[in-house]
Amino acid sequence: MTLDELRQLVRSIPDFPKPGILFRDITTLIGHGAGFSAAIDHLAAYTKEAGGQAIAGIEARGFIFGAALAARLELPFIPVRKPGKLPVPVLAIDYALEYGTDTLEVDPGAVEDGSRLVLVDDLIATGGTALAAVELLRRAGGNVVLSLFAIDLPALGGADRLRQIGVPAAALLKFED
Ligand SMILES: O=P(O)(O)OC[C@H]1O[C@H](OP(=O)(O)OP(=O)(O)O)[C@H](O)[C@@H]1O
Ligand SMILES: Nc1ncnc2[nH]cnc12
Repeated sequence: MTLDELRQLVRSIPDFPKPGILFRDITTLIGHGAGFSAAIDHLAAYTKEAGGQAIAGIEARGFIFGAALAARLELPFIPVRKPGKLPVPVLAIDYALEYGTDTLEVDPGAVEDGSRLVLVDDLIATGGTALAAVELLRRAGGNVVLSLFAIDLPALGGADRLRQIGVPAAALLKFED
């Protein structure tokens, strides 16, 4: 499956969850077995090239791609969670979204010191979520060597912000508007 065919599997919904947001919905991509598998193949190639030793996925949509990628490569999966979900003392960080604010948490015991981590999410927009996750994983002792996304919205500048803090960013699909 080509990247152009993968692009056709993303559904675009205007004014969700708020007026003015063009929501890029992956439901239709992951609902296509061959498309989902091809997306994971591409992410796996990037991960191998970067020498990733563990995959960190951001709740909730980042779990879909991150967990599938980790299983495909037989690597550990580290859940970066929304607040109040983990049953142990956590590291936590607040961050701003394209539409609102939220908090991310991680179990520091899930991150091996100095481990080469690949951060995965479905989509990067402003980068608020991904930057917060990088900071959290760094505080937990991880070395984030790459960030991977199914979708990048480059106009919102998130991937550039990641590169500015020393984390390379790659995405399978870019939506320019
Ligand atoms: O680059 P940003 O501007 O931070 O936006 C991108 C984030 O927004 C979405 O998550 P959302 O918080 O909607 O949560 P969900 O995965 O639980 O749907 C998306 O899955 C990314 O995590
Ligand atoms: N435009 C968008 N579409 C889907 N998920 C998003 N998360 C942040 N912005 C988004």
